[in-house]
Amino acid sequence: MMNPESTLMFAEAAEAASVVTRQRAANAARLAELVETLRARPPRAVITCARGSSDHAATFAKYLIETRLGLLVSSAAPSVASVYGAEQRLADVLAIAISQSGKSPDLLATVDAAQKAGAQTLALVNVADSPLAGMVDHTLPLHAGPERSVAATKSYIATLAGLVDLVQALAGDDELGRALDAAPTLLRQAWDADWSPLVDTLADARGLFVVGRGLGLGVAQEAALKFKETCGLHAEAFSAAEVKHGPMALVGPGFPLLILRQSDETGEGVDDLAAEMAARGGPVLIAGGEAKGAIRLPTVAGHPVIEPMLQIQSFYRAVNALSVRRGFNPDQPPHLAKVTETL
Ligand SMILES: N[C@@H]1[C@@H](O)[C@H](O)[C@@H](COP(=O)(O)O)O[C@@H]1O
Repeated sequence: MMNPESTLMFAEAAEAASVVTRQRAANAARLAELVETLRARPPRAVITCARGSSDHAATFAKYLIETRLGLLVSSAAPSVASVYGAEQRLADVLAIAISQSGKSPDLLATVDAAQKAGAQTLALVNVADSPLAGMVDHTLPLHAGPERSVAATKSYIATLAGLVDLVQALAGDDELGRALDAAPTLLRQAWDADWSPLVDTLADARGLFVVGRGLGLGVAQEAALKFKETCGLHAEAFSAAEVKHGPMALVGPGFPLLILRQSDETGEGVDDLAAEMAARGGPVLIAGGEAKGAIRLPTVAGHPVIEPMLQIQSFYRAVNALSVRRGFNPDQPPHLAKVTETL
């Protein structure tokens, strides 16, 4: 069996804390300028344009922006522009495109259509000289450095950090700003958290649900994607409420659940779900909470907006190890390339 610490995924995920530090310093002036522009021309709504892990960061953006800035956020389906060629009315809308590579044709088509429809455009993108960066009104570079493992890790965390930075600056929320200041230190601690119970529990699993709520839903989606990409393990993400509307019929002995809980208003309901699911007899892994009968994964406490980022950092290390344990190479998922171009 290969050494899990020898993978690119491991090395890249381990860099997340320094990426966040680098990004904040490098983007400070740009961010101040962007905030000034957006204050002068405040958007009435936001659309997000993204695929894969970046789309899961967009889910986080939705909850963050809706709860902190009171703006409606909608996920743009690229086919509306790239396949249907439909025209929309997007005056006074801010379109936020999120991408590691900045070159998937459908993403570019969506941003182009949004621009023509009157939207202001902002890209959170890692490749600074990408076509996406070249076409938008504003760019917040992710500064994650080259990411070569097919599975995105540090670029995902960099995106969450960039979104928090944007929102704290727009909202003038100093508490959130301080929470982000603390993130690199906490990310290092999160990287050292022992999530081996996850690896042991899921070594032979056939499928699972990953559950989060609110600000934690985006990382639940991201975790589910990583199980599929790197571990050959089917996983679906649900909100702790949504899972009750049908999907939980599958939960029972032999059907594990991973629950990612942050310490905010959603916590109590997530705890209740965890206890109810554990009572069904299937293994329930919980991060950020405790429930009778559930297996607790150690977490680093932080501001609830930062906790999802910390949990996904602990998760990345564990899922890399799980991939190897299940006989995969996490850097080379079957049938996948680093940059997926769809229309
Ligand atoms: N967030 C949503 C995705 O969940 C959805 O899969 C996609 C469909 O896009 P398309 O219609 O281009 O396939 O739209 C958005 O990105």
